[in-house]
Amino acid sequence: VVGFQPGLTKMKLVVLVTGANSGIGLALCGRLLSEVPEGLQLCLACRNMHRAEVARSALLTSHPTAHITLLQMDTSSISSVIKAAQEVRLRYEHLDYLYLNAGIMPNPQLDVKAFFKGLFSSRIISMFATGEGILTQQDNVTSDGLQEVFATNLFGHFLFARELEPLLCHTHRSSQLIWTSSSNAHRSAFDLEDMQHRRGTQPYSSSKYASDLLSLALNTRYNKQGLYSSVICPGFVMTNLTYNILPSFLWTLLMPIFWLIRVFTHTFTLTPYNGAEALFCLFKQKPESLDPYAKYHSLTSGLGKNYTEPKKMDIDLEMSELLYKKLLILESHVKKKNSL
Ligand SMILES: NC(=O)C1=CN([C@@H]2O[C@H](COP(=O)(O)OP(=O)(O)OC[C@H]3O[C@@H](n4cnc5c(N)ncnc54)[C@H](OP(=O)(O)O)[C@@H]3O)[C@@H](O)[C@H]2O)C=CC1
Ligand SMILES: CC(C)CCC[C@@H](C)[C@H]1CC[C@H]2C3=C(CC[C@]12C)[C@@]1(C)CCC(=O)[C@@H](C)[C@@H]1CC3
Repeated sequence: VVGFQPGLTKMKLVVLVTGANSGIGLALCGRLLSEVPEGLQLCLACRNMHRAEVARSALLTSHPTAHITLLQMDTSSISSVIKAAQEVRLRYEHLDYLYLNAGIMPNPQLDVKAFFKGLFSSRIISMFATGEGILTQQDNVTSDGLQEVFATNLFGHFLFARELEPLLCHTHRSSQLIWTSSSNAHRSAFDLEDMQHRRGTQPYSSSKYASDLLSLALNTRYNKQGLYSSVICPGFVMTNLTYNILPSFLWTLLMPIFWLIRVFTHTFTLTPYNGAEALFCLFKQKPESLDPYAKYHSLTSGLGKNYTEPKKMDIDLEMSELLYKKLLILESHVKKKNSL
């Protein structure tokens, strides 16, 4: 196990970040290490171990005394998630922060007609802030027979957190689950009867809306056991996930316009560092003080000042409970199928 030192977990805050080898996840790790250079046991949970090694080396270059371990996990694969959770249970007695950040938006298509229509409508600001109605994706099916976006962004994380229950639930000490959701999460893209989004063209939005609902259900279930869940939106950030949407020369050309747009909507955080603001902010908050119905947004002003703002989500308790029950059924189904 790279960088693993038994005994260390007793004194330090244990933080695990999924999707930590690039973008917002990696930026968060850097920010956490700058805040608590010595007091952190940081675990980077990544699908691609080569990229994970590169990320670890980069973090160690800027924070030479940091304790950073790696964990192989593909959130879209049931067996990989179960195996990773087993490994975490062996390594740690307790987890203080679990950042559920890994995510995909495969084969994104920009609806150019809808985009230009939106440009000349009253929806222009919200279109730039949320991307609502202008992006579609083409989903795939995993070897477990699940929709890939649902499995990667939501279900793998749900299963992982459930498997780590003994490390997250303690009456004398609180733990936090922090989901990287999105302002692209829309109720209209989500259907309880099709929670994996097999039929639609917005699996990304659906998966993020499901994570908002799930976070609420987790709070209902687990707050008494000292586990708190919250969701954040990093804003629009230039990362591998968004580079895919347009050809790279177009992004370069658009950059000055994006800086300008930031004057009108602070949601254009643009850099992973800025996008990680809300994730970082929640690290410093008492979880009991957080609003389970709010999404915490990373925002960057026209002058480049970062801040976090909570906004009420369009979710309700009844729907969150129904989703939770469906996820439990799917969990027992996939475990049975994998003979677990
Ligand atoms: N960029 C943006 O504008 C926004 C991003 N977000 C969310 O932020 C989160 C981070 O994305 P971002 O930093 O932008 O994009 P990146 O593509 O840079 O990061 C995504 C991370 O998720 C990992 N990942 C993807 N699929 C899997 C998988 N099956 N198993 C394990 N890890 C996986 C990637 O690892 P690998 O190297 O193996 O691919 C990578 O580390 C995502 O949840 C995304 O939805 C939300 C709103 C806006
Ligand atoms: C071709 C045009 C001149 C410029 C097109 C710009 C769009 C591609 C972007 C404008 C708003 C962006 C946006 C996202 C993707 C790219 C845009 C649609 C997201 C949907 C990316 C993923 C998220 O989670 C959202 C928070 C982003 C919202 C804004």
